Amino acid sequence: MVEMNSRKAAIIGCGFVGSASAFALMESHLFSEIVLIDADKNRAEGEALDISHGLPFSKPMQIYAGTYEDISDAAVVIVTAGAGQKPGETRLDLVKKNVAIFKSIIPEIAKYNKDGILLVVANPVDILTYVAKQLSGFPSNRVFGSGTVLDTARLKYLLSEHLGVDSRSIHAFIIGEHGDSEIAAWSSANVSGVPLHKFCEMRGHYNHTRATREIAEGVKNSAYEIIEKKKATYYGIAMSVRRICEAIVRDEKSILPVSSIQNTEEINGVALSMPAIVGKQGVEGTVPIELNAEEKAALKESADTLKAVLHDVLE
Ligand SMILES: NC(=O)C1=CN([C@@H]2O[C@H](COP(=O)(O)OP(=O)(O)OC[C@H]3O[C@@H](n4cnc5c(N)ncnc54)[C@H](O)[C@@H]3O)[C@@H](O)[C@H]2O)C=CC1
Ligand SMILES: CC(=O)C(=O)O
Repeated sequence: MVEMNSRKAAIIGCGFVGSASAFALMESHLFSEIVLIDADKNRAEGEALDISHGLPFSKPMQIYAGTYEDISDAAVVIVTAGAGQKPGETRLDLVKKNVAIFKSIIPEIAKYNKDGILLVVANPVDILTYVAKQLSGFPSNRVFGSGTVLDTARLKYLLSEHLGVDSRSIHAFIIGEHGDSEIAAWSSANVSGVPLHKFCEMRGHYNHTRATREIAEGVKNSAYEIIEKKKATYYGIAMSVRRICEAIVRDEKSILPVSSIQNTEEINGVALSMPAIVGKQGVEGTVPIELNAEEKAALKESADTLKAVLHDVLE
């Protein structure tokens, strides 16, 4: 039996997202070893060298291009390999290409790594999380996706700009699909315990319906806007990957909206994001936040959208 090294991560796919995540993780000092794997071996080698040259300004660690054999003791395996959206494409448009890529990658990971956590980042992340769970045979707690951690960060950023308050004091979640059917869970949103609508009034904003609608649309359209302007998104997701890894490595039991397979009476047989407790065992529990009737119906619709795609993929 291979003993897991809690200070070791592997990143499969070293394009924009994989390399930005590797850089963010190097800066985080969470890991003492990171293995990079890409179908384009030169790309992995180039990224490993480039990031290594920053180590004299950081802390010692090993970051190198490797093979699947090298990941056997990695506590966290981060999968970013796959095509990204082109301008105008949705995340769900990527499903066929990226499921095919996962069919070649996930069995290789499971062959060499038996006890690590599989963190899925490639899109459509909810579908690929479900597929990765099926292909790996890993227990559900150890296969999850970055989900709406990034969308939730975008929500907090936009709210912080609107309200002139530190984004870290805002408690609010985007739930459901990481994509067009995602939901802003406004009914539970608050700023340090003050309900959001009250805090808005304290800051002189009275048109709550219009403001929340515009902010939720802004979050949903962030990726489209960035991809239109610079072809890909990678810094925001790299920081999200770093935050999720921090919760795992430090066994923080942090509540993060990662994408995991749902198993409730209303929603099951699909992976999507709900606030979950994340620690060294991966997803250690879900947090059933209060939702109003409209949010519940939208969540069910989001699950049904994902289920329809899964049905096509798995048939
Ligand atoms: N979950 C999220 O919030 C986000 C997800 N993404 C997704 O991340 C994925 C990667 O995006 P980018 O890095 O911008 O794309 P990219 O095209 O820059 O990089 C993809 C990398 O995957 C590699 N690759 C392809 N097939 C492979 C295989 N079989 N084995 C190993 N490596 C393989 C390619 O050689 C390439 O280096 C996309 O699906 C994108 O939609 C991007 C941003 C945010
Ligand atoms: C590309 C993507 O999924 C995002 O930036 O949200």
